[in-house]
Formats: sequence, structure tokens, C-alpha cells
Amino acid sequence: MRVCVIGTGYVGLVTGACLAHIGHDVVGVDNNAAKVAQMQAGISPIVEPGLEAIMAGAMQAQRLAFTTDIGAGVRHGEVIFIAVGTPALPSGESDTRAVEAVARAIGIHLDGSYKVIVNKSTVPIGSGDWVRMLVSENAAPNVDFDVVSNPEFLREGSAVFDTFNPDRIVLGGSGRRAVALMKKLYEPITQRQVAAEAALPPVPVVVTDLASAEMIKYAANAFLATKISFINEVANICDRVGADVQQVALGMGLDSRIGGKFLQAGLGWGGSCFPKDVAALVHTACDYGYEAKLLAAAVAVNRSQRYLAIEKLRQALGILKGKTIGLLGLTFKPDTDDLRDAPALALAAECRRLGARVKAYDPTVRPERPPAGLEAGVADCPESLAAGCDALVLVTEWAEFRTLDYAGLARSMARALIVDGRNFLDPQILAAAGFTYVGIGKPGAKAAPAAPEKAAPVLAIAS
Ligand SMILES: NC(=O)c1ccc[n+]([C@@H]2O[C@H](COP(=O)([O-])OP(=O)(O)OC[C@H]3O[C@@H](n4cnc5c(N)ncnc54)[C@H](O)[C@@H]3O)[C@@H](O)[C@H]2O)c1
Ligand SMILES: O=c1ccn([C@@H]2O[C@H](COP(=O)(O)OP(=O)(O)O[C@H]3O[C@H](CO)[C@@H](O)[C@H](O)[C@H]3O)[C@@H](O)[C@H]2O)c(=O)[nH]1
Repeated sequence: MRVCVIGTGYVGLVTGACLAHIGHDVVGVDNNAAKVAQMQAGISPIVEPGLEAIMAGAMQAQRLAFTTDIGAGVRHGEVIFIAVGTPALPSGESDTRAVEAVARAIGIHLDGSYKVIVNKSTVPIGSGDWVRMLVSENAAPNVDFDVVSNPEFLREGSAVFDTFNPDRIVLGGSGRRAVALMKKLYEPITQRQVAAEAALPPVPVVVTDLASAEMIKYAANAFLATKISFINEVANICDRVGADVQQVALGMGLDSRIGGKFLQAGLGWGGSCFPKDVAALVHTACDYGYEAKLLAAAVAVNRSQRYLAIEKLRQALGILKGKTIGLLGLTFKPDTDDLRDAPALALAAECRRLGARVKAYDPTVRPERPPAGLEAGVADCPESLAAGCDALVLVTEWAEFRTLDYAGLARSMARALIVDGRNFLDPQILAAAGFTYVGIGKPGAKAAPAAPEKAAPVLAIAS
């Protein structure tokens, strides 16, 4: 099938490359010429495990190409995906201007042939209707097209895996021809031809109306974000009553009605989706005269959770003014280079506000390209990060952080204190390396380094 994907970011590029991998003929369109040039050279502009290999295979088979020419893309595609960004406005409302611009451009370039316009961007409920209207208003009379909402559920860091192994595919729209075409498009995925486990039953396809499909996306993200805020609140209570949140999460999660996923307590949720999508749903509810109290509480818990490390640092160090804090990890989660709404950046800003000096190390952030606020503060390795620090805070659970030479890091620090903001490290190993270890919701794991063994008295041996 001929496919056009407009917007080749974290969602559009992965979607385009994976659809090409399963045999479709894909053109990716982006208005960022530098990104397009990179992709044309086979280079992924984002860090996403497995993506470049998928791109290389599909480009070699001539099933994946990139352009800045939206007209060429629209003419090429029988199925045209909209996958541009929908960031939050300061009010929390979703900024849909890029989707609007793309809908107009699609209308302008529609030819006579039937097309399915698929909205993969996360958009406020009701957007499918205005996308249809904008396309129509800008198109020649009697053009033949349908609009489908096909929300995306991939996670950054495992986006290729998630695309080939989805829990479900949601299709919103009333056009039977469009839905049939979309089912055909996804058949190799729904029939598990590219799945990690071929023996699984087919992927469920939820066919519904446009508004419900759009709402499913927001409701799923809001639920997951609330689940994390819930366990973070439980962790904060654990800290006070002497319980271990990881044991609590294990015991809760084994109840099949609860499930063990997304019960990892830590320094809160971030990224390009949860914060903006929960804010957008709260805003939509408000627009319709409803106060979303539970979601507002989930946001409030998350806001304070981001600064929990500061409370823990203060308990150990006293005032932070003049202290040097080293952040292990900057991205909002491991295996991505995405810094959008990363808890580490909020934490760094608050530490600076309190007069501390902040340094950071992240495997994807180069010292010469620091994020705003961390100019001259990005180290090129964990060793130079730790040197001279009064404390380390592990903010992102990069796998490589498990096996650092913590004894060496401890020796180079002014004070060997670590706040493990993701409960990722083994407290005993850290204590053996000389660290005072502080976790989240794990008061019992407050491990301090063992006291140095007293030297055995030297006995004078009578000759
Ligand atoms: N990132 C995720 O994990 C994720 C997962 C599910 C859904 N979503 C949703 O998918 C959408 C895209 O998210 P993303 O993270 O991929 O965004 P992104 O910012 O990484 O990518 C968007 C791309 O669209 C391009 N673009 C913007 N305006 C354009 C235009 N007029 N014409 C052509 N290209 C244009 C940008 O240059 C950019 O490359 C958002 O609505 C987001 O909420 C994201
Ligand atoms: O138990 C957990 C799980 C996650 N997080 C945090 O939650 C945030 C989001 O993590 P994750 O959901 O794994 O990554 P995203 O790539 O943001 O994916 C979410 O947002 C996407 C964009 O809408 C959706 O498509 C995905 O289904 C949804 O999981 C990160 O800051 C994580 O550190 C926790 O604190 N505890």
C-alpha cells in the first residue's frame, strides 16, 4: 500500500519505517529540511533502539523515502498519516496549529483518487471533525476521502518493539472503506507476522467513532499517569511508616485487577506525552464545565514528586546553598534522547534556585550541547560528574548506571551520598562502595557505608 506520513518525529518516523518494513511503500514528509537531509542519508535524528536498522533495510528495498515536499507526499499516499506535534499551550490546552496547517495542505494537494487521512497525532476530542472540514475547505469540489483517528500508544525507548507488538489498534471513523483499508494496512502486525512471539492471538482492533478513539488516547495516558502518581503517593506514605514501596507494589500488582506495570515509584512522570496529555484532558473537561479533580490531583502529586529529591538532599546535607549536586541522567526515561518535560531539568532548576551548583551526566547529552540551564554543567562521563560533588541523584535509570565503579566515584566526591530517584540501584552494593544510599519509599534501605574495620592491634611478638 502507498503510505505518506507527515511529521517524521518520534511517532511519524517510527511508524513510517515500520510500515515500510512490513512491505508498504512509504514517503515521510517533514518541514524540517535538516532532519529530512539526515533521514535521506539513513541517519535517524532521534535515539530509538532498532530504528536505524529498520530504516536501512526499508531504504535499501526502496520502500522508504523522505521529502520536504508535502504535495509529493500527498499525491503518493493512498493512506496519509498526520503525525505532527501537539504540544501544550501555557493554559494546558493542546496546540493543534501544526495539525491544522497539515490538514489544509493535504486539502490543497488532494487529487481525484480516494484517500484515507489518518490522524495519529494526539488531538483534543472532536478534532477529527475539523480536520475533515479543513481538508474539504481547501480541496477541489467532490474530492473523495475519509478521516480516521488512529491514536498511537508506542513508548519512547521501545517504539519499534511497541509498533510491532501493540496491545491493540484503535480505529475511529465511520467510513467502512477507510476502516477496511486501515485493517489491511496493519494486517502483518495484527496477524503477528512481525511480533516477538508469533504464537500470540491476533492483535485486537477496536473500531469506534472518531470522538471515542480520540478519547481512548487521552484516557489511557491519564490512567497510566494517575497510576504512577498513586504509587508515588503510596511511596511517600511508606517513607513515613517504615514500609518498602517496591514490596508493596509487588504485592499489589499481583492482583490481576491491578497489574504490576506502571507501579514503579520515583521522581515522577515526564516526557512529551503524559504531562501535556493530562493537562489537555483537564482543560477539555473544564471547557465542558467539568472539574477533573482526580486528574488535577495526579498532576499535583507529580509536581511535588519531582522535587522529592531536594527534600531528601536537605535531610542529609542541610541547606543546599553552596553544595554541588550531580544528576545521573537527564532524559525523561532511558533509551531515548528526549528531554521534553524531563523531571531532571525541573530538579536542576530548583537546586539552582536554592543556591546549589548542578552538574549532570547523560549518555545522550554531549557537554558541548547542554540543555538550557545546564550550560557548562554537563559532564562527559560519570567520573567527571562525581568529582567534588556533595551528592549524586539518579534521575534516569539508564542500564549503564547499574555497573558504574561506585567505589571510585565515592572516593572522588566531597561526600558520598546518593539519592536513587528510581529505586534502581542495589542499596547494599552502594553501601559497600562507600555511599550513603537513600531510595524513594524505602526507609529500610537507607544504607550507610560500613564503618571501616578497626586495624587489628599489632602484637609484639617476643622473640
Ligand atoms: N512521542 C511519543 O512517544 C508519542 C507517542 C504517542 C503519540 N504521540 C503524539 O504524536 C504526535 C507527534 O509526536 P512526536 O513526539 O513524534 O513529535 P515530534 O515533535 O517528535 O515530531 C513532529 C514532527 O513534525 C514535524 N512538523 C511539524 N509541523 C509540520 C508541518 N506543518 N509539515 C510537516 N512536518 C511538520 C516536525 O518538524 C517534527 O519532525 C503528538 O501529537 C504526540 O502527542 C507521541
Ligand atoms: O512505573 C513507572 C512507569 C513510568 N514512569 C515514568 O513515566 C514517564 C513516561 O514513561 P513511559 O510511559 O514509559 O514513556 P512514554 O514514551 O512517555 O510513553 C507514554 O506516552 C506515550 C505518548 O502518548 C504513549 O504512547 C505511551 O503509551 C505511554 O506509555 C517517564 O518519565 C517514566 O520515568 C514512572 O515513573 N513509573
